[in-house]
Amino acid sequence: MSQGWGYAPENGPDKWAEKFSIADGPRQSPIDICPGAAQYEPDLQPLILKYDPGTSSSIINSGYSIQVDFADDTDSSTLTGGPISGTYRLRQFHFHWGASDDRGSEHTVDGTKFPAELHLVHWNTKYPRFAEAAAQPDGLAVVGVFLQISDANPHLQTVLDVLDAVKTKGKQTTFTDFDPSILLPGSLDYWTYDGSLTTPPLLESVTWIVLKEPISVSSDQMETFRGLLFTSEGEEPCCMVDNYRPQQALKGRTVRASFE
Ligand SMILES: Clc1ccc(Cc2nnn[n-]2)cc1
Ligand SMILES: [Zn+2]
Repeated sequence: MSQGWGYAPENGPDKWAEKFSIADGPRQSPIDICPGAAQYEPDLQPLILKYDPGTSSSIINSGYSIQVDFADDTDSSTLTGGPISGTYRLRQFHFHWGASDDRGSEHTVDGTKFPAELHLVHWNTKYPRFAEAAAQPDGLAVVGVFLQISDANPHLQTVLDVLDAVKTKGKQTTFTDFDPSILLPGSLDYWTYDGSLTTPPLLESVTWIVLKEPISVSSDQMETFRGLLFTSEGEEPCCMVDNYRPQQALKGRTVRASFE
């Protein structure tokens, strides 16, 4: 992997272990979630997600995904409850998706792939900043939401409507007054397990919270995601698709369920 990591054959997930040896670690993500093997735990608390639209700041093409960043200098947008203790602040959300509707999610359910997956990234405020938290085993909590093909999602459309302005790597634009709660499904039932970031540096610092209920997305809306580019302006264009890591070994981990 001479150049930086990515999702192409020469620098994609099968090559990441060359520079990031933790890629073969004991708590890597994503995984295949098998509901039949998940441990229902009645003591698991409901998720409490309190998001202030005033904290959304910008949307950027990171060269790996489309990412909406939030001001995280106060406890305005937080995750509490669920499997975590303490308060985690919302840092950003982003998506992973496929070149076609038959793939794209990072987690799978009994082997079923969804066309896309939303990740809401939060960090534990027992640490001073995101960077420090990301290096701790209890530092991050990512809420994962599956997208499934159905009617067009008007809430998602708000994000899709600005993608023309961030088509190429490094482009960003203001994205304020957005409440990510509108991207959540009606039920907050979840599976949870100890895992990692799914891109380099693949840090094993994530408490994963994957919602059971998907949200809707239309095939046309999926095409809008696929109009983004991995590449910068002026470079040979490469469509931003298949920006997902394949499932990783469970290595003895237990997946817990907040529902029966
Ligand atoms: Cl800050 C950051 C770094 C990597 C990723 C990629 C990722 N890890 N887990 N889900 N997505 C997300 C946020
Ligand atoms: Zn992600």
